[in-house]
Amino acid sequence: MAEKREKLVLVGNGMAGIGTIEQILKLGGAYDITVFGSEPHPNYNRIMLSYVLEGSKTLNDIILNDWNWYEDNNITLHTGTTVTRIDEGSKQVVTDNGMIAPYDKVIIATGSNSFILPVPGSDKEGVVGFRDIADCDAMLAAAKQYNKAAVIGGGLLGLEAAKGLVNLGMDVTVVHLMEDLMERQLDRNASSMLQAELERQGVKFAMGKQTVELTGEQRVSGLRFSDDSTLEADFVVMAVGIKPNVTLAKESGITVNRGIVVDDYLQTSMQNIYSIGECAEHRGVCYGLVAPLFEQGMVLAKHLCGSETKPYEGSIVSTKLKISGVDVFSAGEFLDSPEHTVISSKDEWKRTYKKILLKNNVVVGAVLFGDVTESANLQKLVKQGSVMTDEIYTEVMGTGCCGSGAKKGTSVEAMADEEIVCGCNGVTKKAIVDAVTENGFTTVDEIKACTGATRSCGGCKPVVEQILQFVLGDSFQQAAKQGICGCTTLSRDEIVAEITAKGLKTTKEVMNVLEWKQEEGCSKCRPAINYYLGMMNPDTHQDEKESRFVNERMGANIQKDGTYTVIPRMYGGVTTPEDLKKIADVSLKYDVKVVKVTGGQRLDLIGVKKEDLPKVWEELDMPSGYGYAKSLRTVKTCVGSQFCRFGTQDSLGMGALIERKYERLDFPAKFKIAVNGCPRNCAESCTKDIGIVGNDGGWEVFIGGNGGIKPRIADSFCKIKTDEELIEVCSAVMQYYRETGNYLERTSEWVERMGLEQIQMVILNNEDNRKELAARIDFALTQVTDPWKKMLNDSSTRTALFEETRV
Ligand SMILES: Cc1cc2nc3c(=O)[nH]c(=O)nc-3n(C[C@H](O)[C@H](O)[C@H](O)COP(=O)(O)OP(=O)(O)OC[C@H]3O[C@@H](n4cnc5c(N)ncnc54)[C@H](O)[C@@H]3O)c2cc1C
Ligand SMILES: NC(=O)c1ccc[n+]([C@@H]2O[C@H](COP(=O)([O-])OP(=O)(O)OC[C@H]3O[C@@H](n4cnc5c(N)ncnc54)[C@H](O)[C@@H]3O)[C@@H](O)[C@H]2O)c1
Ligand code: SF4
Ligand code: FES
Repeated sequence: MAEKREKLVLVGNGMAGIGTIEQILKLGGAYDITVFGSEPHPNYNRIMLSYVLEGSKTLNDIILNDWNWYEDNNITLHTGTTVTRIDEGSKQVVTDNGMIAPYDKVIIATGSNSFILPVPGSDKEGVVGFRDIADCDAMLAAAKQYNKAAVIGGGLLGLEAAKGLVNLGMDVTVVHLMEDLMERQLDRNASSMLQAELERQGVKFAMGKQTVELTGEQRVSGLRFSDDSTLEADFVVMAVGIKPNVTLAKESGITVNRGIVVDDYLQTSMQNIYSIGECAEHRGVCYGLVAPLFEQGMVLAKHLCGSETKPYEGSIVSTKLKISGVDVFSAGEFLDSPEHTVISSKDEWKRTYKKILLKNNVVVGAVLFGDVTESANLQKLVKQGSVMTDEIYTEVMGTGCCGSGAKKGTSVEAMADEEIVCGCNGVTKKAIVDAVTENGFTTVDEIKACTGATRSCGGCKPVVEQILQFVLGDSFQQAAKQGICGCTTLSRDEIVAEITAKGLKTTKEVMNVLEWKQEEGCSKCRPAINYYLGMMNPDTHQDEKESRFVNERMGANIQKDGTYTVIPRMYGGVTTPEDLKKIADVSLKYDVKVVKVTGGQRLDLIGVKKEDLPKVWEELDMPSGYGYAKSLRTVKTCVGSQFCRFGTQDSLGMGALIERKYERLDFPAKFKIAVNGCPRNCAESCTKDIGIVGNDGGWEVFIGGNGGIKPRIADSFCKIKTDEELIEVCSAVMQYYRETGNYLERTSEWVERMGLEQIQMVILNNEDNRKELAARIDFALTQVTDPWKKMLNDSSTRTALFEETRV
């Protein structure tokens, strides 16, 4: 006879509850499992709601266990159903829609609710918490209709919400009770650096303000503070903390304090009823982060499956703010007192800060701002209560400023098998090692798909990579390498090295000699090799038109009706009445459908017939604006010191100079620059490949910004005093990108891949390197010519491209 399986009921379909069920399934626990969840969704990654709001993830992306997962694992799921009572006597749970389910064991994982300030007006329309998909939807909808948002609470949640709403185009003010942001995780130094950085990114702050009323009629229209000052707002997000959801436990007679009181095996005051996650209170602590919840889940799963387990003794928490371009980390203790020994370094220029706290020479806490490369390492040291040694000091503090040049990474070899590497998903070192050895995995993505490690906040990725490297040993480099396309297994770097070593001159030669699988290559590798050859041999390489994308071959962008666009150069976005007249005359003569002002401050003649292109170019008699090319597109400028009251630098002059200097050169991908006369940044440097801002009597340079599909705020690269130095640094950055960038890789990805510090080290710390890079780009620039002029002077190309194929 089959063994009778016990009935396990999980109340709460969130990360803690389902995380525990996943562990139970892994351990082969013999339970009939029923899950009740109030929300109408399968289990999703609540952490990622910040990314959904910010726009980098969709709701679909954040589902952790889809409907099929429940079915595949024989789990009965009731969504949109709230359990209202657990009857210990009859061993049944009762729901709000009249269902009754028998149990042998129950896990209560009901999480938390947003804490809504009990002030008059907090129930008005337009006031939300930020906790679930429904809240997120409300915020996305509000951003389309309303403009002025107030986020009450300057903790992790409030700041992530505020940045999300700024990204959605709202005017956002964070209203914070205290004088320091994230005062539960950061000291004053880190808080003020954080505030300055977020202000730079467009968030406004009202600090030290206690909200006493939300004003308005039916809908909120503003906030009134205890000092009687007010703030206008037509949308309010409450992010002032969370309240453990203990209603069910209370109704069922289970002992409740702030949370549901549990022992070291997560058992409540009632037999066979357990509680984990944010709703549980263990040794007086209710946690609000996922890592502790997974630690609890591991202990409970083992306990319920009869496996040997240590008791749960509490967790040391660490946090990381999930806002792109704002790196903040905090673990353990963070405020120094006389009993601490403090190790710290602050670099106001690089905007980095690092503080490590020791008690009796044991690492008890750390705060990082700006550079969080050591976060995984410090988290481990704090968690293990490591004793500070010379070796650890060098490792975490490094020889250079804020750790640059330090020996990076944790010693993964020394980690215990059971140590959790991915706190968000409760994945141990052993699970990762097993995944690699048993399945032959070679990439972090494969490990992520199998174990879940790195799938949430991503903070554990460096350690996962180190484990991968440790397990694969010498074969790591080999495994990590991927061919640039299906035609070859060679990476970009190997191809470039072979071109140099073997003196290869043409794409055909590269493909033949390097034994391409397809003789003719493909649309991915042909343009890439043509670019690499041109970049390496600017004076001798014969550009291969047939290897270029169609728009580059035509010198114009094809539109959906088969006509083309023509964008002439306007250096620094400045034009003249004469040029405007030419543009108007040509547009009228050639029946141009629309003349559009582009985002890059120039004029786009849209709807030119293919056969008219050469005549339009000829009659405009202006240089090509390269609107179709992997090349310098525009240099956007603000008015600057020539005219603007605030301007401290001549952005118009500098923008035009830069555009004239670097136009026509091939880059791995399109390249955009902005120059601003002062930090007000009217030309929006933060989304450009290079952003230049007049600052402190000199210039500040930003790199790696992108406003496209995957937006990225540029990183501050350096501050410079003179125009000459600025040109030298820009030259070096551009040439280093040209020489090391993968074809089609934007600088936003390049900076992430190379690491900002590495680029700074090559360009800023080594004057010889910088000058050599600048000399190489100058040489390449001597070889460029205007493509429109070239085509006009080449009658055979002109005939072949624009006349023979006339339709
Ligand atoms: C926007 C946001 C960003 C975050 N970012 C991070 C981060 O970066 N790092 C981090 O560590 N943590 C982060 N957190 C916190 C983290 O998401 C939570 O700690 C975690 O999700 C809590 O899991 P839980 O299962 O205990 O509770 P919950 O996720 O709240 O799940 C509980 C579920 O139970 C349901 N429920 C409640 N009562 C009942 C009932 N009676 N019957 C049936 N169902 C019920 C609820 O509807 C809910 O779906 C973030 C939270 C938010 C909101
Ligand atoms: N990146 C992350 O790890 C992350 C991100 C989002 C949320 N979370 C978690 O979600 C939960 C909720 O986050 P949270 O930021 O709301 O909680 P929190 O308790 O960490 O922060 C709330 C903040 O609101 C402030 N505050 C309190 N009353 C206020 C008032 N009347 N006016 C203005 N400010 C007031 C507090 O000073 C505090 O800084 C936490 O457990 C947090 O850890 C974590
Ligand atoms: S960035 Fe500064 S100098 Fe340029 S227009 Fe704006 S305010 Fe004026
Ligand atoms: S620690 Fe957050 S995804 Fe691994």
